[in-house]
Amino acid sequence: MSLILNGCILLLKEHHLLTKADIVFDNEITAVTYDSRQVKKDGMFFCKGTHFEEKYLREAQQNGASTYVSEQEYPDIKGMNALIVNDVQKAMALLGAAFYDYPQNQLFIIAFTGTKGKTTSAYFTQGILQAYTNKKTALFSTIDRILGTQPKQRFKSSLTTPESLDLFKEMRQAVDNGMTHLVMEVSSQAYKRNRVYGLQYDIGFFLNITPDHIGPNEHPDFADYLHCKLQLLVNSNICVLNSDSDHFLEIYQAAQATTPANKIYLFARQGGNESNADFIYHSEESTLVQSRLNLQSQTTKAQKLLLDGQYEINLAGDFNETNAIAAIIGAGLAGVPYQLAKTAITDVHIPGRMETIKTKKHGTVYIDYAHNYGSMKALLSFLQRKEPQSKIIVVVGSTGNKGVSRRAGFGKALSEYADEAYLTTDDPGFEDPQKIAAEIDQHIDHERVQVQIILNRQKAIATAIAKSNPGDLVVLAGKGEDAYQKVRGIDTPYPNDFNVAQQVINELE
Ligand SMILES: CC(=O)N[C@H]1[C@@H](OP(=O)(O)OP(=O)(O)OC[C@H]2O[C@@H](n3ccc(=O)[nH]c3=O)[C@H](O)[C@@H]2O)O[C@H](CO)[C@@H](O)[C@@H]1O[C@H](C)C(=O)N[C@@H](C)C(=O)N[C@H](CCC(=O)O)C(=O)O
Ligand SMILES: Nc1ncnc2c1ncn2[C@@H]1O[C@H](COP(=O)(O)OP(=O)(O)OP(=O)(O)O)[C@@H](O)[C@H]1O
Repeated sequence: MSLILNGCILLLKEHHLLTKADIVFDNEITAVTYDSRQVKKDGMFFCKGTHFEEKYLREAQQNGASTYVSEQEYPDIKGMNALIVNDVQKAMALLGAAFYDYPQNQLFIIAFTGTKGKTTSAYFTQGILQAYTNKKTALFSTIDRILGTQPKQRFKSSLTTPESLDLFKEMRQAVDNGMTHLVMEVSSQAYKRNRVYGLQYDIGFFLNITPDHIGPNEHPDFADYLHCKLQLLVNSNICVLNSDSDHFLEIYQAAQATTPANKIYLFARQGGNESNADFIYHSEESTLVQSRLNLQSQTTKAQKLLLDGQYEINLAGDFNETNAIAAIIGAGLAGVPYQLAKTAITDVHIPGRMETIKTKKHGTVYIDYAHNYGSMKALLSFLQRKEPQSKIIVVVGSTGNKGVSRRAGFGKALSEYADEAYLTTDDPGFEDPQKIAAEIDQHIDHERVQVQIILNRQKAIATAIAKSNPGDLVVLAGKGEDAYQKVRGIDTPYPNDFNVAQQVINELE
């Protein structure tokens, strides 16, 4: 992989990004990075980030970088080529794609955005496509990256959508590993930070939107959050929209602005926003562990996909039916026939999403990643509808330094649906978990919900399970299968909620 300096200049000029080029020597670029510690000889170094310091550029030069790309000049740095640009994140995405030789052109890419359901839908889709492509489908999800069939080609993710250089590098690796398809999640931050600038998807899904990720380090307001998410549609050849989403008209208009009508597909739940829907689905039977659903096409273009019929998923929750339908439509648009989709989707398991542990002498335990008002409401209202007589006991905490509005949201959802709540710790970052728990508590209606604060998460889980009785539903929310707690900038190992619950139950029973 390499880049020619003149080629970089032309590319940046084409996109109106270059404000100045200071070339001291011409050379071939044989590495690209935004981290001074990773620089290689003849590398290109991108100066970016809120905490960037000039000393990183010096270190990059010492480590062999020949060229830097930056929004500002560093006159004290001599002997390096400087490409000064008006947006370093956009420049990084463009040059990254070029450096890795546009791997996206060799992949059929299905992308998901939405406040909730991205990971679940992406896993369902990848599961079906793995069967269809004979295991040649890569996955970029919040949980992990799958770049090939070997165990070493699968690893944990640190971001939902990685920095552009990492994104294109991983796409290149996936292509080199023989992958033909890619299913990926696209976060709103990915657009805010131009991590996916210039990337076009074969199919783009908009699942839903509710207020989230609004705060000092994320989006200033909901309008900005929605705007960033809508960019996915502008960059998709085919757009698939959940008609039941809040703000549907704005979402539909964004799709229509750049995509012809014959390439926009709408799906809706029966009884939901059915007008103009290409597909309507309904639940035939659902329990606390699985669902049987039915999909029917309504328009000629939908009929052509031949997806109509019954499907079964081994995952509870009406919201997961929606995610499954999205995946089935995505797979159908990629060419997967009905029977294969039907068989493959039943086998998909999604770590930390509605995992269930039955006990003999206590309640049934649910481990789920719900960590904002929308998802907590979706989860708890589903459980309440299914088991209206059962007591709902929830163990939950809220993250520090981000998603501050979630605290009020948890208080609200608990007041609406829970009988007992154990407020605990969840990735406190640099904040005091006691203070976070107290903030959630402020929003709880104590007339309705019994609340206890137990900051040690393992102890909170143990207490909730031990005090529960058969018939109760014990929800361990927010962390899914996360194997760490983010504390003061350090990923502190944590056995994960599932393992903690299993051990508690083994000891109790
Ligand atoms: C807000 C945001 O996008 N932040 C990301 C971004 O940080 P940044 O560009 O501001 O960089 P920084 O941390 O200030 O560091 C400055 C720069 O100095 C460089 N450096 C640093 C030290 C050194 O010795 N040498 C050196 O060169 C670093 O490589 C970096 O390029 O680039 C970093 C990697 O370079 C990311 O780790 C960081 O993600 C933060 C940690 C994060 O958690 N972001 C969340 C909000 C996020 O993006 N979440 C979404 C999901 C949420 C959603 O749905 O929207 C996601 O896609 O994961
Ligand atoms: N379609 C949906 N609508 C509402 N809530 C959902 C939906 N799908 C999943 N959830 C809830 O949200 C939680 C997270 O789901 P998932 O990981 O699939 O979403 P995500 O969009 O990837 O979330 P995040 O951006 O937080 O990583 C689930 O554990 C479940 O409680």
